[in-house]
Amino acid sequence: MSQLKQMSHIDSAPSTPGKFKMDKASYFNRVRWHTSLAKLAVWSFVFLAAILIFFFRSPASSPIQADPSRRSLRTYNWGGPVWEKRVRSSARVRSRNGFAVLVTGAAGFVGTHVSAALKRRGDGVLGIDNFNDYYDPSLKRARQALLERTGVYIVEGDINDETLLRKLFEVVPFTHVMHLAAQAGVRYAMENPGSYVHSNIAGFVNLLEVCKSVNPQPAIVWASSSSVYGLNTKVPFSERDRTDQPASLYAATKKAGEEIAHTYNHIYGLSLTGLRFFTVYGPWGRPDMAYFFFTRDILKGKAISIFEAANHGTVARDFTYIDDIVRGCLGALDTAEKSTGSGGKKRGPAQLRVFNLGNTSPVPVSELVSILERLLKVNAKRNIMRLPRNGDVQFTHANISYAQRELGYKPTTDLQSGLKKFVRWYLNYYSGGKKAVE
Ligand SMILES: O=C(O)[C@H]1O[C@H](OP(=O)(O)OP(=O)(O)OC[C@H]2O[C@@H](n3ccc(=O)[nH]c3=O)[C@H](O)[C@@H]2O)[C@H](O)[C@@H](O)[C@H]1O
Repeated sequence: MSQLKQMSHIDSAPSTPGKFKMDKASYFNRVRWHTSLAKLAVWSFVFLAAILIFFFRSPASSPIQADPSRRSLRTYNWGGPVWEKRVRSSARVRSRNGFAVLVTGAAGFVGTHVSAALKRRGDGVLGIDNFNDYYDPSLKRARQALLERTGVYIVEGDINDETLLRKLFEVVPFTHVMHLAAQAGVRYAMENPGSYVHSNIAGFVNLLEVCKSVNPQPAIVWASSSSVYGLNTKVPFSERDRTDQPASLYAATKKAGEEIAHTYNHIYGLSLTGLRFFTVYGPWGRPDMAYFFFTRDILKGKAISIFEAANHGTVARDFTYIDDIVRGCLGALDTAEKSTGSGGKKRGPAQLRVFNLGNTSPVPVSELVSILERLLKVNAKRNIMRLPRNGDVQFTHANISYAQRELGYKPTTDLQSGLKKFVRWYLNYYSGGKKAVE
């Protein structure tokens, strides 16, 4: 430093001492040079700051603004001996003839309940979830914490990540996959169509690609939807009915999933069972569903929109309680036959099934609201609205005789009892149980 100073001093010293004359040109050049250096530094700083702000700004808080392409760019940490040990331990089977199940979407509503139920009965369970921000991720984290207490580990990753999926199968030879990861919600499909293609089609195909090539191939049970019945008017909906008039892109991607399942069953001998869920509700549910945000808004004194069809026609749903759905999922896993392929090749015909899992007793949405009013002891501010054309259908009603016969499926919870359990959970989760339930 001092050497540098000296050198610069020597450089500017006049050759004839005492006759020092300022060289104006060199002085201004130097000043200009210093100024541009300062400018360059300032601009570099601004540029760097802009880049940092762009990459590290917080994610969109509203699910409506969530961008699936940003989601898919996320990188997750996985791998290493400690991680593998955790994966193995979570998937370790603890009962005789138990399964080793990979549950996708394990931090989701149905995923959490199914994972807990499998673990309880001694099956090995490993979850995978990308924890996206379609709805409040803190609820997913709370479900994750719940599962962790029961010994279920959730790997943070996307079902579109082939390397990760292959690694999981390398560490654990899963006997079954319970595929519940999906982009749900019928109305959101108009706002973010890409997220449905990303999860429900590309993600499903990626999962099946991996499943078909591993040895042994697992049996797969996956979530389809009542929405595949679309604009059908014949009720109750039977698995034999047409499903070629979906009313939303969500429904179309679930219908596509059923066709994709057929293909992988046909070509590769994968055992595949699709479950058409009918408006599942209950504790730890999804905040984007009507029963959930009606509860929140009624408590806040905020008006809710209740849809009705033309000429004051009733809009109704075959609301199905989560515990009944879980029993249906376990029944499907228990009756799933082994896949028949190996080495990526089919070795014989394999099982291919689709079941309705509903409640068989549709309830008008206005009645759902009346039940909530009674449980919450608050009158709703009702705003009756014409059913918008954004993916909703007027009614759903499941014929469940096939699931009854094959899976022993028998729903036991009516809407009043199920909502009571939901409201109790809701009040406890969000306000520490201060408000009473009838
Ligand atoms: O069975 C399925 O396969 C699907 O079920 C669920 O869809 P839906 O049955 O449409 O549930 P949900 O949105 O709770 O609306 C319930 C009722 O409230 C009415 N509804 C809704 C919103 C509103 O503001 N007002 C209103 O009246 C609305 O018209 C409807 O009649 C899942 O979200 C979906 O992911 C999928 O799994």
